[in-house]
Amino acid sequence: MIEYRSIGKTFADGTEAVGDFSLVLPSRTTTVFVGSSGCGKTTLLRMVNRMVDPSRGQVLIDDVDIATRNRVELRRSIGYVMQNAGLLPHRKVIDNVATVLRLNGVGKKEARDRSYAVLETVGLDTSLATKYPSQLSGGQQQRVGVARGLVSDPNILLMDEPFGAVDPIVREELQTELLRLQRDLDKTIVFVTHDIDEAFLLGDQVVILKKGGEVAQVGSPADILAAPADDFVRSFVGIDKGSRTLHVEERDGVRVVVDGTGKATGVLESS
Ligand SMILES: Nc1ncnc2c1ncn2[C@@H]1O[C@H](COP(=O)(O)OP(=O)(O)OP(=O)(O)O)[C@@H](O)[C@H]1O
Repeated sequence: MIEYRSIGKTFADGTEAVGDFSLVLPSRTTTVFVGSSGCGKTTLLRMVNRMVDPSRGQVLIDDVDIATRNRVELRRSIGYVMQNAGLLPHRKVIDNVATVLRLNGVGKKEARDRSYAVLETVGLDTSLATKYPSQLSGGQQQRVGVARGLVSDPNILLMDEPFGAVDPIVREELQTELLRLQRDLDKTIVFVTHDIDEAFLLGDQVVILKKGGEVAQVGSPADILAAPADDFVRSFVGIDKGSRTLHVEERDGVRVVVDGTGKATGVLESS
């Protein structure tokens, strides 16, 4: 379990990225921070592995204040996946992944074996292992980024807009893959995005943020859709756009689901 207790962050130049933020992120679930640019998502994420230290308040992991933990050890015990994969260009794919383990003191052969295994876990053909990142597609690079985040088998995986830079089709593939990994691996995932559809697809708990890390609403996608907290949330989740408001129309005895724009999206099965 991760817990933010009255967290605030003011950067050295006086920017208040987060005002006063408190939240519990249950273990083995995915929490998604979603909000527009500059609302403090990345700052909140990076406070979990101490890439950013809070100015006020505490972050606890399993009831331990992480300020008391060794910063380097903490960081190495938590998986981190960033936008554009963040791979080292002069190192082969396999070495990009294995480096994390080597830094953790794992022997060379074991590090390579585990790295090959995790490449398979994320759905990459191991023939790509000896290529350099620039020889891979954007989607493949992003999978390597996920493999690197997972290779040391961390309990917690932080993902900062990991699928932001790939085209919509690849993005959908990566999202589906992450849902599978989530089911198989049972990690505590903290995921940052500005895309509400992605948040609703991946999140067990979705946190809609306003500027300064102010929480507009927290809940499951169903809770938020059923009872949006205010007009900001209604507009952010697109209830006023029509695609979220569904109704049923009968066609030749079949109940067809139609959205607010008149587009048919499916059929209702009889229970
Ligand atoms: N190192 C820093 N020094 C000063 N200000 C910073 C620093 N890092 C972030 N900020 C500011 O803090 C605020 C929150 O930034 P943050 O990166 O957390 O937002 P975000 O929601 O992740 O945005 P984006 O979606 O654009 O990545 C922004 O106003 C940003 O400019």
